[in-house]
Amino acid sequence: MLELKNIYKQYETTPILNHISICFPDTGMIGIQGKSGCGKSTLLYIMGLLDEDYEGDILFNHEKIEDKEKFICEHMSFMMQNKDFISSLTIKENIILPCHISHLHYSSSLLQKVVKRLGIQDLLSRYPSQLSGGQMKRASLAKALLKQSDIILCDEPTGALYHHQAQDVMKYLKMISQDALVIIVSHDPQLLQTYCDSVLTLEDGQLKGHMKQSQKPKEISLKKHQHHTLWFYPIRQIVYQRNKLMFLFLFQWIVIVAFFLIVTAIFGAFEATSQSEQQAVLKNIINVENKDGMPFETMLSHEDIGYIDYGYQLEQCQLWQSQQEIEDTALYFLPVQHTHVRLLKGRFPQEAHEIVVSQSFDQKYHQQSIVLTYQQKSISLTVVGVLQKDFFSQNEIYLNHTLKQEMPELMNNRELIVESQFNKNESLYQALSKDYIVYSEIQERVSSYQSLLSLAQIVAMIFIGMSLLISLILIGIVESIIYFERKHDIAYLLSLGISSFRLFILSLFEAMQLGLMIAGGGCLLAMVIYEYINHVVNISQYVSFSLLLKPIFYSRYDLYVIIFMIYLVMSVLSVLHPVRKMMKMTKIDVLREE
Ligand SMILES: Nc1ncnc2c1ncn2[C@@H]1O[C@H](COP(=O)(O)OP(=O)(O)OP(=O)(O)O)[C@@H](O)[C@H]1O
Repeated sequence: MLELKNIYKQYETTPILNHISICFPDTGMIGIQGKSGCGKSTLLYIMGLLDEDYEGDILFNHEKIEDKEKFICEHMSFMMQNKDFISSLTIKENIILPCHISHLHYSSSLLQKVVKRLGIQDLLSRYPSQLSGGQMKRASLAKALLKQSDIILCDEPTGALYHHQAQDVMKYLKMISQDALVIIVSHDPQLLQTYCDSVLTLEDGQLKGHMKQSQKPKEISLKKHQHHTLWFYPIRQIVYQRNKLMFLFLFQWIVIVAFFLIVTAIFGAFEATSQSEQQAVLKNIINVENKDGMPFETMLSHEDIGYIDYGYQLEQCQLWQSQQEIEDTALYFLPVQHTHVRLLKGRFPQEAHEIVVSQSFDQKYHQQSIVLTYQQKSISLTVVGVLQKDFFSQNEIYLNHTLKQEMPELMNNRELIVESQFNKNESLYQALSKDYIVYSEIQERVSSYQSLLSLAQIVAMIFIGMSLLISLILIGIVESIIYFERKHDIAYLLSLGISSFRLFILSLFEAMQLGLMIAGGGCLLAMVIYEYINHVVNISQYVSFSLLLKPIFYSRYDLYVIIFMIYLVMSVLSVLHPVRKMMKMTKIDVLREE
């Protein structure tokens, strides 16, 4: 038995409900009428335990209702004025939703019986938008019947219906009222008079009129509980919003692919420079000059020196190919120790007139014989080997070290060419730099490329940071729009007795799902593009490096894990604001706004 005791409610200083006390019967149909603005909906919301800001008590079976959400779940159904459905769920899912929220047991035979009784068995797979007003009201009644509610509150149940539809709904409500208490707020006194057992009028904050008590008092049976999940709800929401989310997904996937390509390209380029440094022909060569520019009188001595000789002024030489001068090619002597050098094809020079050339030179000139001239002398050279391409690749020719004997005029005793012993280059470089001007072509190249790559890294980090920030804002905007549009659903779920915490968890789950879908799709796309660029296009043909997935913490797949984590955190962060805003609103604010 539902009982109101001394219910008082005011808005600002105006009393709307003025100390109402009333005892409703266990079963039967009670109508409440009154002028517009007299407080009918306010009273219904208070009875429905949705408005908590009032004075007085509400009792059920003579006991004060303490756990309101539990009570709504177990005993009450609220038929709202407008559509009380979730648009993304089918009619069947909508009918079973209150039982899922309340963890109430229902059998599929009861579901069949209820939908048959209300004549909606053929509408179960449709969506709410595909139903007529009358069908919707019947489906709404099915929810209360399946839940076996003891109290059904209806706010204008016939509001937007044609007369014959309204009569239909009232007949069903009458039928339900044989086993439950049905309280109806309506503007239509004629309908109320025709179908209700008692009609009360709300006037001057008081309920006036006579109320019949029920003929057969109802035994309140304990309901069976069953564990139900609501995970289908957020999944269906995402599917329902797919058109709106498509733009977000596309944008984010592009951001992820760009992020992925930039990071793997930088990893690849760094790797290529360090590998190229290891294989660089001149990696052990140090050019040494006296600080005063004077010629060397004695050779240097140091334990880390492998080989030493005077420098040669190779810049005075010209190179010719079929009587045409080759201009864009650097000329060096091949070091004595060259076990670290990798050949693409051919062999190292054995005779004085044999040379090796870089791959880019070979590709450009395809020549086996080259003529070197200096001071009216000319020497014919034969290409016997081609060097493997590396990151620093340019057009280069390496003369055999023994050719020096034929070019004494070019000897430059102001400069020494020092070859360090294997892996001793750095320490030797430091030792010599104390007393001499030292220069290492390869170190210069490595450091200039690496500082360029570091700069690229900074630019990439800024780009990635900005993209992620924009992504966060964009996801936040989309989430806010979705939540704003979903106010109706939230109001409805609250009226079904869902706890704020459960609603919060569902929102988080939905946001995480969104994040996972974005990250999953983006990573998959990035993975395909990565393989395509490296293996189908074979990027290393064009840019001397490949994209490289490198372990960051534990494995080479760390980057994917990082992207997943970033998007999980971002989507959870972006949903926090709208959800927090939603949580701060009281149920009645949401319902009234709706
Ligand atoms: N949040 C609010 N702040 C101030 N006044 C409010 C608020 N909500 C409702 N009211 C006022 O309380 C009164 C009762 O509102 P209520 O919606 O309960 O009336 P009603 O009888 O259901 O009206 P109607 O039949 O037109 O739907 C109205 O005068 C309304 O303006």
